[in-house]
Amino acid sequence: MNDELRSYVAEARWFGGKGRDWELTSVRRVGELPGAPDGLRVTIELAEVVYGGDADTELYQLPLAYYQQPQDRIGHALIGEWHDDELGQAYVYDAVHDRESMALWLRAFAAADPVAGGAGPGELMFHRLPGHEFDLEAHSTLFSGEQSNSSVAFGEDSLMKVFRKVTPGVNPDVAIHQVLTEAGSTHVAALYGWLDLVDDEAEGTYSTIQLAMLQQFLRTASDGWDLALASVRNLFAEADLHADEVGGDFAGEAARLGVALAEVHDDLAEHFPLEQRDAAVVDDLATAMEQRLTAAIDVVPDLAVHEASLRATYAALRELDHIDVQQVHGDLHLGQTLRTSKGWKIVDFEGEPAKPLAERLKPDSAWRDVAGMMRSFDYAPRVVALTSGGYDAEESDQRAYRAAEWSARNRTAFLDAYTNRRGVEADRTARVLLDAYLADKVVYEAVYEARNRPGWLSIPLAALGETR
Ligand SMILES: Nc1ncnc2c1ncn2[C@@H]1O[C@H](COP(=O)(O)OP(=O)(O)O)[C@@H](O)[C@H]1O
Ligand SMILES: O=P(O)(O)O[C@H]1O[C@H](CO)[C@@H](O[C@H]2O[C@H](CO)[C@@H](O)[C@H](O)[C@H]2O)[C@H](O)[C@H]1O
Repeated sequence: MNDELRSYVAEARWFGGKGRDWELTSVRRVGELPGAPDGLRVTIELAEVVYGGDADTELYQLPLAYYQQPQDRIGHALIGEWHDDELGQAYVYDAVHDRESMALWLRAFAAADPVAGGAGPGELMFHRLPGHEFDLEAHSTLFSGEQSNSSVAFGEDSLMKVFRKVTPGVNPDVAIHQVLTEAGSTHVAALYGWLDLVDDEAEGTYSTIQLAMLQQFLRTASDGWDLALASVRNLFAEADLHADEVGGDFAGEAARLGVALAEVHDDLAEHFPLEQRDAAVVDDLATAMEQRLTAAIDVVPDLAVHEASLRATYAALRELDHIDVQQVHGDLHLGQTLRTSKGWKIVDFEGEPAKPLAERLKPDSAWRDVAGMMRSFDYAPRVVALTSGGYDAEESDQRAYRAAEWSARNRTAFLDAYTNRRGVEADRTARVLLDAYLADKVVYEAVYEARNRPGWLSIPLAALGETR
């Protein structure tokens, strides 16, 4: 296998196998973009990664630009040099960095027939929803904060998300954006199109893999997490004022976010299956949460002091005789919200990336999303308190007090607005469910922080020591 490609995958931000024992077992070309000028080929290749010699396999999408001549302007994106059957020896670049290549992707979307059906085996199929004229002159820019996927903006016209870890089947980000766009939701960026591949090599059968999604570029967007941090900093800077008295009070925004989530949940409930699950399923949910806790204590032994109270929270779940489930976001936090001049938008409906695709489109309790947002309101002031540093003990106590005040004020504003808008009663059943999802999320966060940001592990642990 090509060593240059292996090193490139190993270093990529979106590669989920860091720290594990893995091998790049194959890289196969599954498509080529039409219309490339002489001396350039733009391909899509799928890299197969196998872990620890066992059956645990992942597929990663590599959009590649093969140039006959070196391209200094994208030297930082050079993967290596190897032989191409048409070009001969070629310089190979990560195509998401390359304007020439990305222009071909945009043109392929623009040329798609909005009413066309499926593709044939081994074919790329660009889909387009009617109603948007693409700006084909717009230059592409790769978003620098790329994480699980690569997002490329075309001017201020559209944004393309190239999915990196791909799996046969429907990608919830595409499916949910399509439904919400067609339902006229004002809380998501409109879907413009998506790219399917009918793969004829996955497990010997034909299966569709969704490779990319093109949507409205939200040009006036500010990140919800950044706005929340700015509001906390305002409060911390005003030692004598309360959260409702400082200029950057967030409670109005928190309430508007509650309304936005309620309206998205209503739309999802209308267009995806709504189900009621019986006591056996509630029991399984409690068991899954308990198992996650057991596994988490192995990773974060400090969780053990909270074990009894967490288990009591999960045990309360078992008293419920049913649970209502529907399509949800599945991985919601302030970093998945954008404030635009036209209100709050929710992004990234891919669900929890660690979960198999099939599980991510399964109905779940709407309280999971509510709990995700409430944990985020708890995180924001703790992060500011933790990272602002340089205070004596009295000042630190004061900051902790102010942090709790900010968190409680915004959690309440968000939750009240959500329950009012949805017309759900904040009764005992709701509280039991919300508490269980809050507990489950904080346990998940402890593991996430231990693995990714050990300096922040104290944040979920401190929350466990107080109310959640
Ligand atoms: N339609 C949009 N317009 C402008 N920015 C967006 C839009 N959708 C997402 N973003 C921003 O792009 C970045 C990546 O989006 P996200 O969907 O979270 O990608 P990933 O799946 O890689 O986590 C985030 O910073 C998000 O705020
Ligand atoms: O956005 P992702 O799907 O990658 O989510 C993961 O990373 C999140 C951090 O970026 C993490 O969220 C946790 O930290 C946030 C602040 O950085 C905070 O707002 C969230 O409430 C907290 O859970 C998320 O848990 C993880 O899955």
